[in-house]
Amino acid sequence: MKVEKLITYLREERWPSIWCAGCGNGIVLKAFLQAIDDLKLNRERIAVVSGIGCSSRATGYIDFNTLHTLHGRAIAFATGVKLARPDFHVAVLGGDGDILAIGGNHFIHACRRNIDITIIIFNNMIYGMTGGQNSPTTPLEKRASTTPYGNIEKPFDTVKLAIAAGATYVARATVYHYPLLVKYITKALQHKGTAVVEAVTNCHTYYGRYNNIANPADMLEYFKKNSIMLEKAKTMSEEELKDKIIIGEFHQEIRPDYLELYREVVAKALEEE
Ligand SMILES: Cc1ncc(C[n+]2csc(CCOP(=O)(O)OP(=O)(O)O)c2C)c(N)n1
Ligand code: SF4
Repeated sequence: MKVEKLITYLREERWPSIWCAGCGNGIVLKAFLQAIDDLKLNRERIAVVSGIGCSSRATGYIDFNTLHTLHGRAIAFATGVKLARPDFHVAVLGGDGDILAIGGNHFIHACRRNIDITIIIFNNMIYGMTGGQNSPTTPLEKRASTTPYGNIEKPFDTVKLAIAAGATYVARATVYHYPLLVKYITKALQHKGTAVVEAVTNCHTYYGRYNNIANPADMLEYFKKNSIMLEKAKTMSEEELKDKIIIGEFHQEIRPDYLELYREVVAKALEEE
């Protein structure tokens, strides 16, 4: 099925999915498909890998080369795919739980290696599929099924984590900022090296309901009101930025990716033989 046809299906809400009505996952998936369409990529040369979670179900809804794998292990599988098929665009789609909790180790090491894959984190700040437990990105004081009195664990800042670990393209937007999401995913797909796009999205069913924003439209409104572009954020104090979502492109760097370095050492070793 052609990408344009998939987009039409999503637009006309004819797409059968397990996602709750109004879930932001559809917006992130559409942005991903839009970016692929804009870049006119051949879907036969794209591999999309996911783990387990509501967001990870995305691979089940697209007619690409897809791998729906184990919870937390998508990046490990994606690394294997990239090594076997360096000519492929390899993308990982998954949740904050999948990629940053159980899969956190794979995440930091992919960034460190600068393996040429695109990682799109559907950050809904909660474990959706299993009933709303807190995740590594649940903000302080917010409620989840496992933090009924408010979260006391300091959350990861995905962007800072990715940059510190070595990712060479890092951006964040929310599902309210659809054109930005498309733009950042487009740039991530074009980038050579580990590219991370954090897509802040709504799980109104759990995160929203526990935190008194149970309507998906209200969650979009929340993202609109609380997001600050990086350039503006740089002029604001830490106190002013409390509870704000900073969006933008945070890091772009040209550094040889894993396969380039690998080919170089192998070629050198063969020369010396
Ligand atoms: C090894 C293993 N541990 C735990 C689970 C249960 N499990 C399935 S999805 C999930 C978390 C989902 O949260 P997230 O990755 O943030 O995705 P979301 O559903 O919010 O999109 C968990 C803990 C599992 N399937 N496999
Ligand atoms: S439980 Fe949350 S993340 Fe899962 S489909 Fe529903 S709204 Fe989306």
